[in-house]
Amino acid sequence: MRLRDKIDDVDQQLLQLLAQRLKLVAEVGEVKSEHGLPIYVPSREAAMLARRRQEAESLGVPPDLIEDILRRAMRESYSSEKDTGFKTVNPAAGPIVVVGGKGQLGRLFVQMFELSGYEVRVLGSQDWAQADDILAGASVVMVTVPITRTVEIIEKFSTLPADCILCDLTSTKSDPLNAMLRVHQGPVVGLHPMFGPDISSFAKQVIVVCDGRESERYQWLLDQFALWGAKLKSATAKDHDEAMGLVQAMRHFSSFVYGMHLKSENADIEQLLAFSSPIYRLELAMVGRLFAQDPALYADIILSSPDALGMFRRYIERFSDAISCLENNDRDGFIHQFSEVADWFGQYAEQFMGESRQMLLVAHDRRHID
Ligand SMILES: O=C(O)C(=O)C[C@]1(C(=O)O)C=C[C@@H](O)C=C1
Repeated sequence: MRLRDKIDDVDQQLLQLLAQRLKLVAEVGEVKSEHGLPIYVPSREAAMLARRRQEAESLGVPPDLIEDILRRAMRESYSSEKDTGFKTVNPAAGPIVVVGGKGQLGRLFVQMFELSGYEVRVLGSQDWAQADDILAGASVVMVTVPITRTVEIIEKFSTLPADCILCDLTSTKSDPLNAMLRVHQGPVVGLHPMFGPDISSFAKQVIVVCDGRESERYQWLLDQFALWGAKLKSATAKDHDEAMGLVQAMRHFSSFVYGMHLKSENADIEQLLAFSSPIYRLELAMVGRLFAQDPALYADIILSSPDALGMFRRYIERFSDAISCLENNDRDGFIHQFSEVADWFGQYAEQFMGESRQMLLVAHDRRHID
């Protein structure tokens, strides 16, 4: 048999094994949804990966190879186990009303609640005439509407029953949370999913939780998210909003300006890509992906971030300082600044080096060069 035929044969066996794995995982999915077990089990993953790595080593297989394969396989597990549905944490709950449930993120939550056995009703922008019917008996009202309209829409919910949970998914938390506490006397919680609507599963995705009132009465909702695999991170609305200034507003704004700059310089993207190192390609992808999305969403995220303007101005000052360094041909000054920032990053600098190396390897695998 020629060598390539033998390789084909081995790859086909691999495929058979993967098919077997997927089948077993589907069975695990059934068991989990029946018994209400979480989709993501980090302890099992860590133990399994450690054993497979050891076994790989003794077979002369690079341990990273089996880890890559298994992590990729587990990504399939998360989405396959999701499709089998989830246990209903609170079977006594009345309908869940998703306000803005026709938007992308809204649709995702609608799907997840339905997969978890709840009756879900959508209150879209055209449905306000029937709002009373839609809201009748609601156990949860989840507001997921454009950021600029969130408070005004929350204010429409001043007559909810006292045991109904009022929550929102807005990417700023202080204003919506205050509005919810003002209009509703019952349980209130502010939520911010730290992911976009295009995820295939909630496994390992973070949801920030800002307590409003009566946490014991909305706990079941958080338990439901945890079953989906989400990691819940509690924060005050103030801490959340401050962190978001850097995590979101600054990130998006600097990508926006970078994009503007490339455009104004008349950069030739084909050529940039042809000359790009892997990290540059990744950076271009990070910037470019912003412009594949809804401009209004980003305008609103940036504009609604408290103190963003001040931060952007400070950023410009740092740019100017760094430019002065160059103007003065101050090589030592540049190196000094660099070292200070490196000290500030501390051990994270090494960690990020490792993480980005992994990402670049994956990005590189996907590359096709004729
Ligand atoms: O063992 C489980 O609990 C599974 O759901 C299977 C599996 C896997 O694919 O191996 C998937 C997700 C878990 O985080 C751990 C392992």
